Amino acid sequence: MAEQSKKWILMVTAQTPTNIAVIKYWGKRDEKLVLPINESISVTFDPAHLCTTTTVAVSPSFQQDRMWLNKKEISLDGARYQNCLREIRARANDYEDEKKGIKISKNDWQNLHVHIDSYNNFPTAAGLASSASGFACLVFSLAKLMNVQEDNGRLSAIARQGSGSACRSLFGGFVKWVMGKEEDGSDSIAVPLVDEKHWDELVIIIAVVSSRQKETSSTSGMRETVVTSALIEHRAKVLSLYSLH
Ligand SMILES: Nc1ncnc2c1ncn2[C@@H]1O[C@H](COP(=O)(O)OP(=O)(O)OP(=O)(O)O)[C@@H](O)[C@H]1O
Ligand SMILES: C[C@@](O)(CCOP(=O)(O)OP(=O)(O)O)CC(=O)O
Repeated sequence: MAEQSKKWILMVTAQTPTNIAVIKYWGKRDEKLVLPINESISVTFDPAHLCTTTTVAVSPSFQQDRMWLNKKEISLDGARYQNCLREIRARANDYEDEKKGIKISKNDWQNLHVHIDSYNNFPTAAGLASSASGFACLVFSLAKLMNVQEDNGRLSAIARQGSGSACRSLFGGFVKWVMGKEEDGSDSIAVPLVDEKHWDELVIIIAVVSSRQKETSSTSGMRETVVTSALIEHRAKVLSLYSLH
């Protein structure tokens, strides 16, 4: 790759819908790996409505990883973005486009930088699960760009490290996020229950009462609940008594 011209740019665009939980995830047993204290079930929206569109690009001329969210540059320094980038890069494969003269070998991905441009067609950080479609789309588009060969279940375990609810946006229809037992979180993944055709008449009406950013993020809200609520442990226990399927 080193001897190639620095002029090429490789780009992938993906679109991912958000999801709404019918049995909600609330509380983590591991903050770093984003592992939940209860299983959850959600419905994924029609991608024609609430969704994130993300374009990821790579070029030898890029000096650093950069990201724009809704046209404003944001920092990628946060652990959640770094975890997703690291996990996808670790699974990257060789890529070649002879016509364009692009040849990237597996190890090159560690030194190539990406530019990410993401847009939510609905209010961000306002309670409509922008982190779900946002991180699912980020992981999916990076995986396509870097020729990652893993299925959506495995990708969901990476999206989960961006935001828990994001793992469920890798599938359509009704989706379960399995708690998992492994310490490294590798089995805490999303599994499709029934596809989007299962309940054809289902219509979800979303009334946006405010587009303002929430004062309490889900992350800090659930952290506070785990520390202060006398009932949260009971909720998780009761949910664990039922096999959610
Ligand atoms: N398209 C995107 N790509 C990457 N990250 C995003 C994207 N959209 C949102 N995010 C991240 O998710 C954060 C918002 O998550 P947060 O959980 O606070 O709100 P929400 O997901 O919109 O609402 P809720 O979790 O209550 O449904 C943003 O501050 C940003 O860090
Ligand atoms: C109420 C919820 O929507 C909370 C979603 O929380 P997030 O997935 O946004 O939280 P983090 O994992 O900390 O990023 C319930 C749900 O989607 O199951």
